Amino acid sequence: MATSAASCAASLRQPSLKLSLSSKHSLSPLFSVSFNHKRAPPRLVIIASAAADGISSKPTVLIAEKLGQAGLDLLNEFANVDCAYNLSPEELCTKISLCDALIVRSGTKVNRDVFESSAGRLKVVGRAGVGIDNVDLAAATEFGCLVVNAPTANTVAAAEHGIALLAAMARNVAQADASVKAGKWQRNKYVGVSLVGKTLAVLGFGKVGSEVARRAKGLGMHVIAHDPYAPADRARAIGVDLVSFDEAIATADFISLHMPLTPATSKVLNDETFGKMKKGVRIINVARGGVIDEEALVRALDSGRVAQAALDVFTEEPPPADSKLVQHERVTVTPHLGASTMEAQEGVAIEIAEAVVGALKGELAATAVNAPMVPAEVLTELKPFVELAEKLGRLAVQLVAGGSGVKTVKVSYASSRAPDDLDTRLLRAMITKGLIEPISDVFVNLVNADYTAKQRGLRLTEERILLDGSPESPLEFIQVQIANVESKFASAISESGEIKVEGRVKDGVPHLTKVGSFEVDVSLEGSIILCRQVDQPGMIGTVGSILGSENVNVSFMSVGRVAPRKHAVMAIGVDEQPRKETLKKIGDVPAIEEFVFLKL
Ligand SMILES: NC(=O)c1ccc[n+]([C@@H]2O[C@H](COP(=O)([O-])OP(=O)(O)OC[C@H]3O[C@@H](n4cnc5c(N)ncnc54)[C@H](O)[C@@H]3O)[C@@H](O)[C@H]2O)c1
Ligand SMILES: O=C(O)[C@H](O)COP(=O)(O)O
Repeated sequence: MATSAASCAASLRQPSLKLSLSSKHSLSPLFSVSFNHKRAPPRLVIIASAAADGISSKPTVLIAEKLGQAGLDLLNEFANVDCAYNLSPEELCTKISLCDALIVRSGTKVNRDVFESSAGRLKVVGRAGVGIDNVDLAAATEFGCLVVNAPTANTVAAAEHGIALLAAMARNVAQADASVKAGKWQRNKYVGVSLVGKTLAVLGFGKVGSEVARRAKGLGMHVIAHDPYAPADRARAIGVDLVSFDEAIATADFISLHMPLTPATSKVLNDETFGKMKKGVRIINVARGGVIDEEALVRALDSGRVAQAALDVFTEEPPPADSKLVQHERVTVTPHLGASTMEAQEGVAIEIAEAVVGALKGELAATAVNAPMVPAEVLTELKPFVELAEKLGRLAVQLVAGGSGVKTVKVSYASSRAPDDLDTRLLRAMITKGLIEPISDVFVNLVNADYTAKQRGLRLTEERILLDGSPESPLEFIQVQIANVESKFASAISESGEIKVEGRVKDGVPHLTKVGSFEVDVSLEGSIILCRQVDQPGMIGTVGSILGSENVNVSFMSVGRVAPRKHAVMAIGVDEQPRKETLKKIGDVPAIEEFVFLKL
C-alpha cells in the first residue's frame, strides 16, 4: 500500500534527461541515451561533446579510403571530415584517437589495436560496402563501438562483375586480349566454351548470389544454388533449385561464390571439395579470397580438375607479385573491382554517410552489424521504460552490500502484450548498464552490454508476467531481482530472499513502486533516500526538516507500510546529494531503523 504523502516539488521535475554512457572518458565523446521529453523521437545518441583539440564541437570523421563525393558532402554538413588515404597501421592508430567515426572500404584492417588506440573516442565504424571481415567485430563490441555497413548499394555492381568474369573466362577474353596486344593472332588457342545450357552453381544465395542467378538464367544457363539460410520461395521465384553443398559442387559446370567469409566458409573450396567436382569445372569468385584454399586451387588447375578460374578477390590483397594463382595461364584476375562502378560507389558513399551521421546523431542504425536494430516506432514506445530500466538496475546494485558480488539477476517484465510484441533487448541492455556502471569503471551501451555482462560473469535472465487487459502500453512494470547477495538495506530483501525493486512509468516519468515487500511511489529523478522506520506520525516532517535545514531540496516523499504503526519504508527523492553529516542526522532519528542513500 503506498501513500504519496508529499509531492514537495513535482514542478521541479526536469523535462529532459540525458543518460550519459561514457562520461568516464573526460575528453571523449558522450555516447548517451538522450531523452528530451519535449522532443520525440528518442535517440541512442553518440555525441561528440568536445573535440580533442578543445575547439570544435563537431564530431570528426576519418575517411580512410576513397569515398564518393555525394557521401562526403553529406558528412561535411554534420562533421569535420578528414580524408587520409593509404595510412599505415601505425598512422591509423595515431589518428584514431582524434576521431569519433571511421569510414573504410575493404582495404583497411580495423583491428583491436585501432579500438585500443582510440581510447574510447571512436564510436562508429562505417564499412562502405558489404563485407565486414576486415573489421574486428569482437573488439568493436567490447569497446562499445557501433559498426555499420552499406549492404545494398553495390549488389548489382558485384553481380554484374561476376557475370563479366563468367563470360570473359568462358571466352578467354583477358588472355586473348594480352595475346593480340603482344602481336600474336592465336584463333585456335583461345577457343572458348558456351554458357547456354550449362549448369551454374551459386554458393551463397543472398543479394549478390540471387542477382547473379537471375542474370545467368537470362543467358540460358541452368542455375542451382546452395545456401543453408536462403528462403526457398526466393529461389523458386527466380527459377533456381536450392540443393545441398555436395550436389551443387558435383553437378556444376561453373561455380560462382557469393557467401561471406566466416569461420564456416573459410577455405570451403579445398583439396577435398575440388576432388568432388566435375572434371573441367570453372570457378568464379567475387566474394572473398579466403573462401578458397588458394594453394589447393593451383593444384586443381594443374591437375585439370578445374579448367579455369576467374577471381576478383584474394586471401591477401594485393596478392604477392609472384603468386602462382595470379600468374596461372588459365586464371583471369581483377583487383577487387566488384563494387567499383561509378554508380555503386556513389550509392555506397551515400548509404554509409547516412548510416554514420545517423548513428552520430543518435538514430539506431538500420544497418548496424553489432547491435540490435530497434525500429524507431518501437524505440519511441519504449523510451520511458528504457530510462526506468537503467534506473532500476542502478538502484538494485547499490542496495547490494559489496556490489561486485552480483552474479544472478532476474528481470521480469509485466505486460499484457504477447511476448512476441515486446522487444526487450534495449531494456536488458540498459538494466545491465545500470547494474554495472555504478560498481566499475567500464561504460556500457547497447553495443557492449551483453558482452560486458558475460565478461563479468553476470547472468541476467528475463521472464514475462502476462497480464490481462488492453495492451496499449508496452509494459506495466519492470522488476529487478538480485539473488544470493546481502543488502545494505535489509528491507529491500523480498520474502523469497532476493533484493527486489520494481518500477512503473507514470505520466511518462519512471517511478520506483516497490522495494522488497514495501510499496512506495517515488519518481526516479535526482537521488533517493530509503529509510525503514516504525510507522508513527510526524516522520515525514522530521526527516523533511532535517533535509530542509541543510538546503537539500526534496522532490518526492512516499511511505509504504505493511500495516499501521508497524514497519514502514519511506522513499525520499532529493535533488542534491546530502552531506554525510546530514545523512547521519537522519540515521540518528530514534524511529529510523535503517536507511540508505542511492544515487540515480
Ligand atoms: N568483389 C566485390 O567487390 C564484392 C562486392 C559486394 C559483395 N562482395 C562479397 O560478396 C559476398 C556476398 O555479398 P551479399 O551482399 O550477397 O551478402 P548477403 O549477406 O546478401 O548474402 C550472403 C549469403 O551467403 C549465405 N551463406 C552464409 N553462409 C553460407 C554457407 N556456409 N554456404 C552457403 N551460403 C552461405 C547467406 O545465407 C547469405 O544468403 C560477401 O562476401 C561480400 O563481401 C564482394
Ligand atoms: O564487400 C564489399 O562490399 C565488396 O567487397 C566491396 O569492397 P570495396 O568497398 O573495397 O570495393
